[in-house]
Amino acid sequence: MTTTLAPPADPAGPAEFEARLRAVGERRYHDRHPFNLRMHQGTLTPDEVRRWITNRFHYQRHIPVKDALITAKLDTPRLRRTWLRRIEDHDGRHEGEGGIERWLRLGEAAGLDRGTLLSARTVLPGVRLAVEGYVNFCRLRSPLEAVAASLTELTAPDLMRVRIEAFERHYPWIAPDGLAYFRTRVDQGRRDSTEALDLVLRWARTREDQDRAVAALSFKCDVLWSLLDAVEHAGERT
Ligand SMILES: O=C(O)c1cc(C(=O)O)c2c(n1)C(=O)C(=O)c1cc(C(=O)O)[nH]c1-2
Repeated sequence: MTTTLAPPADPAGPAEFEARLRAVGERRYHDRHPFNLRMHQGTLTPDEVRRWITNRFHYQRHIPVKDALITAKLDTPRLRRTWLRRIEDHDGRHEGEGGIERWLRLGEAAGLDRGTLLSARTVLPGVRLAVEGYVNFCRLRSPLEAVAASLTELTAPDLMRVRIEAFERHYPWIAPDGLAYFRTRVDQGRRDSTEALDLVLRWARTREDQDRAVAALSFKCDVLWSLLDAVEHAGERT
């Protein structure tokens, strides 16, 4: 018996491919997670808000690590400069600057101790796994997949605006200065996702590439969703 292989499917045009990527974000992004919905409705307890800040810090501090792994895969100075800027956004140019520092200040504004945050002592097991999954994904996969995974940031700036409003309205016990991280991230996220989308649209030349990029973005949505699952259910652990 002979088997005939189907010819490879044609790649989608740029507009159709972009719509496919955006659809993943719209359906699977963590803005729909029950924990985020409760955050926006204002029904999280102070302990839950602190638990979220502590565990999200673990994600935050690994973003420049995964960006360094991506940088090492990029083969032109121009591309590497773009990615180095992302690392700088998080690590700052000097001590006391950058996104990680701003997140630590958010923690302090919520009554958390900087030393405890930095020690990672209270990070949940599921959060450790989710974050390690994302870092290893970027370590092991192609540049196309690693960059496509960052495209959750297409949706992040909108979420950031909703979050700032929710914190101002429902959690006034957190001093407004503590929200600086989110305010900075609206523009950074928009710029980063525009650049990343441009690269993914250019690099994904075949249908298989496009499928891999969509799968990478879908995986990243799972990372963010699992992180919040762990935070949501932490209180149930005995
Ligand atoms: O608070 C959020 O909901 C959220 C989500 C995401 C995201 O969608 O991955 C990022 C961030 N924040 C963020 O602050 C950030 O620096 C960031 C970098 C990346 C990335 O994958 O490169 N995602 C995100």
